[in-house]
Amino acid sequence: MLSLRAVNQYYGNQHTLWNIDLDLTPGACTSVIGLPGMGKTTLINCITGYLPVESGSMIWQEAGAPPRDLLNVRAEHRCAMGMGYVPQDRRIFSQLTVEENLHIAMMAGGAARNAVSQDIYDLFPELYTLRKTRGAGLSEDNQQQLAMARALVTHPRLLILDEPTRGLGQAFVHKLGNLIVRLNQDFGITILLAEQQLAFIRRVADRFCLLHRGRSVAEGEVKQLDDRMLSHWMTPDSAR
Ligand SMILES: Nc1ncnc2c1ncn2[C@@H]1O[C@H](COP(=O)(O)OP(=O)(O)OP(=O)(O)O)[C@@H](O)[C@H]1O
Repeated sequence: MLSLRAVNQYYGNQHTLWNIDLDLTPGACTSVIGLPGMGKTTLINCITGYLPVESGSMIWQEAGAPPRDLLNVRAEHRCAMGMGYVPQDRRIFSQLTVEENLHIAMMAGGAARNAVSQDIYDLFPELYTLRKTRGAGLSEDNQQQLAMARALVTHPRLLILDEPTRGLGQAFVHKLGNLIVRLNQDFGITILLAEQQLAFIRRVADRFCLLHRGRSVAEGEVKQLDDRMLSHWMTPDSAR
């Protein structure tokens, strides 16, 4: 679905991503993992188009359509191509209601200002109850649900989640894990997840790409993530 080759990114003169290769298999859930500050969000922002890439390629490929290099596609058009994005800070409109937040996302994705589909409220029943509540009045858990619902109203084929568990309690993290597995396995949505919580990664993801100081240092199936690799790359004391 998406293949990155030799992607390099700079903040000013700080070289942050170094020759990143990444392949997202259609239908799989792939997790970008790594300690804080290793480049997960930067990589996600390059894929969504919110950060410019210095060099490399990002080829978007879907069955029956010619491949496209995403570097030629503006961020706002990547959504219309089938990419949904849930940023780490959620970015919901705090003064607008749940329903208004969802309408804006639908219109930004090119849809008419129709009612929010019942499918969305079936996935997020609390949001139906809260549909007239402003974003500012939502709990952290419900803000996360709204950010996910907003990404799903445009029917993405690739859903990108940047540390969705951050700041959430364990009960909601469990529920979130169930939802991501359902979106991936029952709805067939390909998922890219930046995450640090290993238990969560093991529960929801099939594949991983491990970043260390902006370099991809290991990749493979999540079941190959063993203690040796984790203590080498995922404990701050051993970070080299
Ligand atoms: N806007 C920015 N300007 C300059 N440097 C930045 C900027 N954003 C991030 N960085 C730096 O880029 C590197 C990678 O940061 P990034 O946020 O991508 O890491 P991360 O793995 O997502 O971390 P976290 O888990 O804390 O979100 C870090 O050294 C960070 O300080």
